[in-house]
Amino acid sequence: MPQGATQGSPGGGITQPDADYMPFHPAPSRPGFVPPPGAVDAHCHVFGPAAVFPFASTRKYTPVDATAGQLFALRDHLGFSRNVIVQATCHGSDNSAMLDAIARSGGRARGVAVVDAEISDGELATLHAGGVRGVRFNFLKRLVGNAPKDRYVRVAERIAALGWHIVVYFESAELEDLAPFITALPGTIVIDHMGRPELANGPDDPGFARVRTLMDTSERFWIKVSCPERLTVAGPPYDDVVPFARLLVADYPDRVLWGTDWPHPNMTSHMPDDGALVDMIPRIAPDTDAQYRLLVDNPMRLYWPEERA
Ligand SMILES: O=C(O)c1cc(C(=O)O)oc(=O)c1
Repeated sequence: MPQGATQGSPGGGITQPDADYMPFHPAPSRPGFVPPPGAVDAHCHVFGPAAVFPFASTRKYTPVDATAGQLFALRDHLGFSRNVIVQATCHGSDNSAMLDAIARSGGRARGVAVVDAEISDGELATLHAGGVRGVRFNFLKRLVGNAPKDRYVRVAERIAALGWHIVVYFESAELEDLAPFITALPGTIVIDHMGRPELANGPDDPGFARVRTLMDTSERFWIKVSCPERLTVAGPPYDDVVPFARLLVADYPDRVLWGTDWPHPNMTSHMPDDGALVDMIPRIAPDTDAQYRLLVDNPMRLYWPEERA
């Protein structure tokens, strides 16, 4: 049973957060950088509320609730227009909390789901109607225990007809082993959190080189320049992350996405100020054209293509 779970609660149901769980920043600063109109926060999560949407019994952590209302208030505070809500591992493959958040967004949120290989066509259609445009395959052992590749392949086959993409979350040190599998997946593949390079090695990090090689093999690969707070060794204001993100934005201007990663699950070193994260954007995307592609054009092509027609 995960730390924080309540004995006897149904399905691991209503819970207390893990004793050492860090809640999101209570009062993020208002950023000095003003995002272009229509900017999309393309990676964030909702948690619960657990009383309505219980966490999965298979979860590896029990967070503090982070609701749709709180997410949308942050969106407005930061000067963003839309969100892409990524199903968090603590909710397993029950996408209800994410779907509820999308339904409350007035068309200003879309989602990335986690689905089982056995999902029915009807359930997939319901997810699509609810705003889902992708699935996430997670390879981090601390989050999912094991990554069932055979099941991931079956899911990839199931979603092909829907025009969804696949989001992959891995540590760059694992990429040598994973690359053949990931490369064989069909369609558009989005790499989470810059492929998690080892910052201590600087931009010559071999894992980061592998991530860039993968990006170079095909225009099917996209990447999120997100999570400086997870990757940094130096800490805020994340000077050590800037060269990594800047290289990706410069080399793949049409295939980069940006997100807050609010509410920053499993942070232990510190909790980032989301306003300060937004203020990093001009440091990694120095001109207005790069900013527009990163924050508006790229995410709109992937998540709201019908609005660009
Ligand atoms: O690094 C993490 O702990 C983390 C966890 C989750 C999740 O639990 O889904 O999502 C993320 O984007 C990052």
